[in-house]
Amino acid sequence: MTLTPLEDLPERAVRVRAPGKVNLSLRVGRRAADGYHPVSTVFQAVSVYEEVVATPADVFAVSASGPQSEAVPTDETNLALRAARAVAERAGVDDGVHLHLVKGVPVAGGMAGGSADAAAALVACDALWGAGLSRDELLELAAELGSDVPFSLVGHTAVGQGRGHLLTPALSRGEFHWAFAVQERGLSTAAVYGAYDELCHPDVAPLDDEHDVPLMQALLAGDPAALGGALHNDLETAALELDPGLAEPLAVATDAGALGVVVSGSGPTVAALARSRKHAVAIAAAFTASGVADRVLTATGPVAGARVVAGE
Ligand SMILES: C[C@@](CO)(OP(=O)(O)O)[C@H](O)COP(=O)(O)OP(=O)(O)OC[C@H]1O[C@@H](n2ccc(N)nc2=O)[C@H](O)[C@@H]1O
Ligand SMILES: Nc1ncnc2c1ncn2[C@@H]1O[C@H](COP(=O)(O)OP(=O)(O)O)[C@@H](O)[C@H]1O
Repeated sequence: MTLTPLEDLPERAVRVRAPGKVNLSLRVGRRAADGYHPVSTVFQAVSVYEEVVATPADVFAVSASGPQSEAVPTDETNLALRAARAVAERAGVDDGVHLHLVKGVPVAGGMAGGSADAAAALVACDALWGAGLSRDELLELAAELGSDVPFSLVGHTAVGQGRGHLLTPALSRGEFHWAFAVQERGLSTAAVYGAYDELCHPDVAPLDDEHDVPLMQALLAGDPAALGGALHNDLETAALELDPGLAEPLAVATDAGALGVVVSGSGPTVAALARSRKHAVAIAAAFTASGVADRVLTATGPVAGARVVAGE
């Protein structure tokens, strides 16, 4: 991705980068009384980034540029704006901030782009205002903003439990290569969980971490072929029910020799695990040639979570 050149940054701006994610495994239990589903998931942060530039301002405002940025709300529902307000409230800051989001992660794509914006905004505002919030305080604010926001903050590889917000770091060796088939049409996370309820009710099995032992071993060994065979997503059938066209990129990736292919989170992005960087480019080319994606991305994982990259 191209970062905003340093000389173009406004004075006293803080620039933070946060990654998108893929759920290597996503196991979903029965919806709880609070409306959320208990999950057991293994997140990997990938090198597809959101950039957030925070500049001092009298009010709270947000703007966005980059692919699909017209689909990002710029009102009070924007997750980055909500994150900035949460830091101001926690730290007792009276100032405002202008946040500019440079979108790299697909919007409503199942790769946690909005969560990455929120995590980046937490880190950026903390730095801009010298708030000095602790890691635990930032994680607490993150969990209030959304289930995936804590992972966007920590990055790398982690097991997520609860709503996906209770994280345990996981060991992973080496670098994995991915190709992503991105769709302009997003899928609503809430709608996909709703379709999951309709499809699976009342047959949802209790969550059992044992299912992901082969996946954790593949990560530990840095073995892409074993990881490919262990990818799993309980929401995939629900995403396909709402968007049957997703069968096409899944099939194209398999034909192109992907080691494993899975719908990313609630979709509609399809993630294909490749043997190498070159193979990832070949799978991306197959997505493009067969017309099954509006946009393609290649990336590696795991990568770090939200980090200040300029203006500290
Ligand atoms: C499916 C996953 C997999 O990592 O990611 P995405 O595909 O959205 O990126 C997550 O569970 C999404 O996390 P996130 O996108 O942060 O969801 P939230 O804002 O917390 O919740 C949005 C809606 O999704 C549903 N939801 C979310 C998380 C969860 N464990 N159970 C749920 O049922 C609820 O209906 C909730 O109102
Ligand atoms: N900063 C933001 N960037 C993107 N979407 C946002 C943001 N703030 C709120 N949203 C809303 O959240 C929805 C899903 O966000 P996103 O994180 O991109 O996808 P997903 O949850 O599928 O990973 C979007 O459709 C949008 O309406």
